[in-house]
Amino acid sequence: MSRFTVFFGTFVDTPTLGHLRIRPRTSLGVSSDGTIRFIKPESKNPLQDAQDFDKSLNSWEITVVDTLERQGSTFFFPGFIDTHVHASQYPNAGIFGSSTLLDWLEKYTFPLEAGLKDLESARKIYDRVLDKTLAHGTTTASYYTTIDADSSNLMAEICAKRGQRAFIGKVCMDQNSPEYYIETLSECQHSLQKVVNYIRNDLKDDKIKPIVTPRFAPTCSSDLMAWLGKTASEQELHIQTHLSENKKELKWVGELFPDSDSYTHVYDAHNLLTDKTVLAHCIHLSDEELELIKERKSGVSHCPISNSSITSGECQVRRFLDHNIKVGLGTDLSGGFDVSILCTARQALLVSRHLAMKEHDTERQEHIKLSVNDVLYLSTFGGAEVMDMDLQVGSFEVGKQFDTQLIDLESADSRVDVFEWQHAKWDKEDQDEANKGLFEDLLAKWLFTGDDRNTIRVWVAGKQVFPSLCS
Ligand SMILES: Nc1nc2[nH]cnc2c(=O)[nH]1
Ligand SMILES: [Zn+2]
Repeated sequence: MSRFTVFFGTFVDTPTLGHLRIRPRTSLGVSSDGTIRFIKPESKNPLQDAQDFDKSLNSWEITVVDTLERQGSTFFFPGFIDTHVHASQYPNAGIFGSSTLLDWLEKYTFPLEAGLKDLESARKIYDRVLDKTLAHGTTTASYYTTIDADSSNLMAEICAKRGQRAFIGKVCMDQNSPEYYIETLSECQHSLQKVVNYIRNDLKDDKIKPIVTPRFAPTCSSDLMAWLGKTASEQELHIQTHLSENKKELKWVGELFPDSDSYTHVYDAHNLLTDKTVLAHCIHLSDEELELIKERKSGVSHCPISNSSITSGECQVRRFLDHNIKVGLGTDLSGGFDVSILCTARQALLVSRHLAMKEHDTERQEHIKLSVNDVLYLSTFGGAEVMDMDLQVGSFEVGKQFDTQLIDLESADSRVDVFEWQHAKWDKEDQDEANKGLFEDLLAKWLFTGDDRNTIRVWVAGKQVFPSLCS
């Protein structure tokens, strides 16, 4: 059992919006608790670097993961963060017909979620979600499960076993829901507490956290939302919900809560907007609502595949970023059809271009467009900020956790074709600037033409989670 691991090769991350940081010929040391202990550029000998860092380490206690030979098109990248994903809806990925939010919920979603009360079905679905998300490089996910506590606890157990960092959101809803899929206020209070207690007192895995999950305002009574806001504050819990996704939904919220100034104000009145709140969609918001979100330091989960599929609209991501509001990406299975955050990032870029095409002023047009670097930021560091975890994950820094994917653009079955002249030639130090340009192009090739076949290994907290090492 090694006490220390050194990763050697090219490290790419996006510590600030719009900028790629590329560090070739670098060694990065990780202790057995998954913490990055040193990052050494221009390394000649990674094993020696580890022993220089900690003189008590013997060579047999150190594992070296050396990717230098394939450095032309191979690199370490921070694990993806999916800030909004309904694990329970995975079987319906791709199945949405021509529905929009409210009829989609009635027709496809509630019946599927209700069925996960059966633990055998839940296990099959949740196991598959972990297979797929880990293989696609997702190292942290903020999950919605169902209203059922036992199967939500099962999901927490599966995430812990498979090693993913996860938020487990037992869904809360006590009104305007079908009679086969609803809880009373007291049932909901009891089942949420059961999940929180299980995760905190029985599972005891720091990487797994409960998250308070009022489904959305229409299905939550004022009493329920008030209790959830109070519980989140007293028990220091994250919160996630949906906000302003669809125009009919918006109108309905106006009718249900006529005394509130806006949809966002409904959540605020129940103390649900905090610096640990994740708001999915946020498509149809006024400037006042943006200001309120900013003031409360809540984050936005942009779910472009879902927004296009169930025709909800286009989230104005640049408007949030200009307001210094935190933005991450969400797959929103199964409003969204793809488990991949890489694919979601690609769609985020395209949706921003659709928004730009509606703009007449060319300078504004350019500003609205998200770049490759922007969407890679949203998929990692942006997501970490939204989950209030940017001190722990999202980029490569000493003191952070090693949550990482190893990308090989020329893996055995890769879709990406890299031609000889497109390789970065990192062995020639005097060509680093030109190589950085080449590498930016490789990152763009990965974003637009890559997929899970390029994600060849994944680690969470320094532990390999894909390919799985457990039988
Ligand atoms: N996309 C999406 N929006 C919702 N609003 C309320 N519930 C849901 C859901 O399951 N998915
Ligand atoms: Zn959703």
